[in-house]
Amino acid sequence: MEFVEYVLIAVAILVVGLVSAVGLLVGRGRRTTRLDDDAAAGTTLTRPRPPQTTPPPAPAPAPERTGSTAVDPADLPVAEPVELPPAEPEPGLVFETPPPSAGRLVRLRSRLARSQSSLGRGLLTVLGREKLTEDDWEEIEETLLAADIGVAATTQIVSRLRTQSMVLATATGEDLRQLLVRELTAVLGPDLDRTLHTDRHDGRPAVVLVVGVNGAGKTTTVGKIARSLVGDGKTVLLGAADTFRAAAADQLETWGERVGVLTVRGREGGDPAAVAFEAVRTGTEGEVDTVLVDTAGRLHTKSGLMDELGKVKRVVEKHGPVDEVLLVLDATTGQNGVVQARVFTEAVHVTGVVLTKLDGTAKGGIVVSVQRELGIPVKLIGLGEGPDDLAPFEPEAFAEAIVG
Ligand SMILES: Nc1nc2c(ncn2[C@@H]2O[C@H](COP(=O)(O)OP(=O)(O)OP(=O)(O)O)[C@@H](O)[C@H]2O)c(=O)[nH]1
Repeated sequence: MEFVEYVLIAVAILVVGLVSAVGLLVGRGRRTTRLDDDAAAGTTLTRPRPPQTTPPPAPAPAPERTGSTAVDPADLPVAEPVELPPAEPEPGLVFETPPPSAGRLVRLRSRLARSQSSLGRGLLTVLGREKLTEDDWEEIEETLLAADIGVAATTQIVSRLRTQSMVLATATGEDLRQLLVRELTAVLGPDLDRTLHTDRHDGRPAVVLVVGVNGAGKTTTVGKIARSLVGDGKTVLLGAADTFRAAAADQLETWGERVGVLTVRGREGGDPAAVAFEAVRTGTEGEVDTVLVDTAGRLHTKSGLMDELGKVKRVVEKHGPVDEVLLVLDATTGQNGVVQARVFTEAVHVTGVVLTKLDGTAKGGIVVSVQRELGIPVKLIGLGEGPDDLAPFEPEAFAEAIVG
């Protein structure tokens, strides 16, 4: 046998050994505790297991549903009090330490490359021309509209740039860049309150409900928010109120397990409101800072499903007001996002938007449309599939990133 073959065999044995060791560890860490005997609620609390080395699986989008049954909140099962597992992981369990949320947009700015090249560079090229003709102004307008900035904001930017055309004529490349950053920042709502209400108050956890259409990135976003809160030193509990698909709850659980966060889940097909209620109750007893509730994807056009969502919120509110209702919108769906936002906010009063998949689109301007047309601030943006690819939205840093 050649020396190379010996090396290959040795590496193979090492890999098999490592895989078995990780498997044993994962198996040991997993615990699921029944919270109550009521089969109707069927809620379980999953204790974290050690982190996995691969990102959580993203199951295929859920099939479309058609309706739901209304249940009187007063009929909700009341579970027995539970004892939460100790906050400290079992010996041998090591959880990931995610980075804090601050400064993420700047770190992830290269993910906006598609918007940067079509919007930022496109505009700078035209503005840099010696004398701007009507055709040039039209090109600027088209570039802004193509980026989904919307008609009103486009008109505002173009007219403000036109009033500065004297300045443009003599401006250096850097002057133009700064001017564009300033004008884009102005339409990005720099004064909007983007605080994410995740702090404990009045002796109870902050409750965050996450909603949106199928496949927008809700579960992934809940997982990413949990990580970033843990990175900021907060304690978190997850509620898997997507009882429609067990895979969605599994996916959420995996996110939690990686950072030592517990998940309350229900049986498949169970009442999502009961799970959400139970999650908040468990989080309150466990004195966590934040309870994040993931909900099933639903088409905004299905009134039965929108009613179901309204019920989830009403039932959770039996514990006290919901602090944040985050609507997750897929930036690549363009103006349809505005329509979705309108319907969702009518059903559950959305307090903030999470715009996902901005890394995969040249239409970064959708941030502007959503905020302008609905008055709802974009609070977070998704910039990739990685576990920490979620950033607090900051208008100026965003404009800087797009202009490049
Ligand atoms: N590129 C990119 N992909 C993302 C981002 N956020 C989520 N995704 C991907 O979008 C896909 C759907 O994400 P999910 O979190 O499963 O979506 P969901 O809204 O929970 O889906 P349903 O439960 O079916 O309604 C997954 O492949 C995610 O990795 C993002 O910011 N950028």
